[in-house]
Amino acid sequence: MEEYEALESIGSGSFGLIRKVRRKSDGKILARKEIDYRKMSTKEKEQLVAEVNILKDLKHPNIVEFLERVIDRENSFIYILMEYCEGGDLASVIRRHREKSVLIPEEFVWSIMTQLTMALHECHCGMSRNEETNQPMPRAAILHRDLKPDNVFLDANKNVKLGDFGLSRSLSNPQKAFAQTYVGTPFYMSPELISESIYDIKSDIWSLGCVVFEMCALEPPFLADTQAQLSAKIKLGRIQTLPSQYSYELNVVIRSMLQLSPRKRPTTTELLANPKIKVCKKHLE
Ligand SMILES: CN(C)CCCNS(=O)(=O)c1cccc(Nc2nc(OCC3CCCCC3)c3[nH]cnc3n2)c1
Repeated sequence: MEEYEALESIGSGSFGLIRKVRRKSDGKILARKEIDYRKMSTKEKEQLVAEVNILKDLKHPNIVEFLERVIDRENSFIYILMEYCEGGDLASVIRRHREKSVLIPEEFVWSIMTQLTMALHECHCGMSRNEETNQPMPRAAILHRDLKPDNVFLDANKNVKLGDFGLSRSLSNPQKAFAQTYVGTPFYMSPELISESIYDIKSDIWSLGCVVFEMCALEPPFLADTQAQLSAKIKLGRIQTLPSQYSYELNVVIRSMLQLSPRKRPTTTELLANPKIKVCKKHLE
């Protein structure tokens, strides 16, 4: 562990504290998730191993880069080294605009939506390499399951980075047959999750719709004081109209992602085909 100099803590996420560190070899600033695995149950340790294995496979410009995992047996700590996103999280961007009563420009909303859709496309439809032949091959979809403004970060060049796969799941898991116990943030809970059915890739699309809606309205599409009221509102699926400065096209794409029926929501492929979403083809491979 002597390779990194510990700096200030950024906050505490799933499994542990996240701290800024400076790599001594080249002075590069990184984010380090510090997990005390003494307190972890066997199941949690398995989940952590699964998270690290998912992160290792996901290499994409819009997904927080996983650099390495270090085990400090002396202090029973696991350190996960990731790229540091100095632009902070999208939740702070939305909060700043709400406090100043300034709407987020439509171009910025499309840019964030495009980059998050590409990150989800990599999760849902990405390829991995066959060990023997090194040929690209389809892998099981990876569900983020906790897409929310607090898990979306910006780097120094306003590039969006989807982070904290602490709750993500690969559909290759045996328990995919059973509805996984929901552990995400209630505001972004999809209708099918409330009715205890299977969480699938369309549930990530619902959460993406919630995030894009919140960037425009500066508050989540469904708000309530109790979980019961929130669940009732989500199941009704009625959402406020967005501020009039936002275009018809943006309203249409947000409403398509917030369709109550998962089947009616677009896939990432369909979203990326939207003419308003300018995707450079190279990211589509
Ligand atoms: C608790 N909140 C008020 C947020 C306080 C902290 N502000 S903030 O908006 O996240 C913020 C401010 C400046 C830089 C960064 N950069 C950053 N943050 C990560 O995780 C943050 C962590 C995620 C789980 C919940 C707690 C916070 C990263 N993970 C991998 N690379 C990361 N880069 C984040």
